[in-house]
Amino acid sequence: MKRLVATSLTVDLGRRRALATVDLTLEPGRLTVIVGPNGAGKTTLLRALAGLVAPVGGDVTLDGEPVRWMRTSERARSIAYLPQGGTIAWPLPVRNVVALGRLPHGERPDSLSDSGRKAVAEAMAAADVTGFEDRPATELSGGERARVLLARALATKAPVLLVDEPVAALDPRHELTVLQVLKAHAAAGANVVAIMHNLTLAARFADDIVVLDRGRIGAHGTPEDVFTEAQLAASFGISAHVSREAGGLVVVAENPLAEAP
Ligand SMILES: Nc1ncnc2c1ncn2[C@@H]1O[C@H](COP(=O)(O)OP(=O)(O)OP(=O)(O)O)[C@@H](O)[C@H]1O
Repeated sequence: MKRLVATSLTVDLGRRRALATVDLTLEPGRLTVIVGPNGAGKTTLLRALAGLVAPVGGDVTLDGEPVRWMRTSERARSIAYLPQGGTIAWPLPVRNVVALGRLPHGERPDSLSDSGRKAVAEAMAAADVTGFEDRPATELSGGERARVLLARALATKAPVLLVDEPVAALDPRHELTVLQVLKAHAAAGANVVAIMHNLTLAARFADDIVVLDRGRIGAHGTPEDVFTEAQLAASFGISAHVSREAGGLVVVAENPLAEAP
């Protein structure tokens, strides 16, 4: 159970300030969804939380330990990171690509431990890639590849899972199954953070929502707290209909407002 905390986190990319004094506590056992307009700094925040980008100010800690001081192997065992639109360069069989998720544990695809083999099998089942586990990973569709890379991240069994737009390329059925997997992973104790653009799915699946707005936290709370029509207008420049149905909060984006936020 790992708590991830950003304190006054400030990141510059080139001459641009991508994140400005971000304070954020991400609790284990919850699926937190980060939303925000294009260019708001979501990917930068996720990369900084993973210790992959050096802040110019502030820090990120995992249970009190600064992530940038952690040894690379320890960090990779603790924090699994799935980048946006990941690619696979080598024509390895899908099962071997998923098994690469065990590298932080010192296990190679041809030398998996019993627990490693179990983790790989569970990850392949969760991401629904068992039907094509022997195919070369370079010969997959975009959505299939996205599920293989998610399975690789799941196979690490890291207590923190950071995923950048995990459902962007997926069909509706796999969108739902992947979000159910992320939710179950969080319910089992992991600290799961996902970037998403689909506000309807975010409202339905997230335990917590973070709205990032021009490099700052615009709002942080439950979907009910954050997804108000006023907040959606202010952060996204859209009119939206928000209603509470039997299945939970329903957010329907309706129209762009005349003025961008
Ligand atoms: N290498 C870079 N050098 C300079 N600026 C960059 C670089 N990469 C990204 N940026 C800028 O930093 C800001 C934050 O980018 P980031 O990718 O974090 O946004 P995002 O919220 O993830 O966007 P999107 O929804 O489009 O994926 C943007 O204004 C972007 O143009």
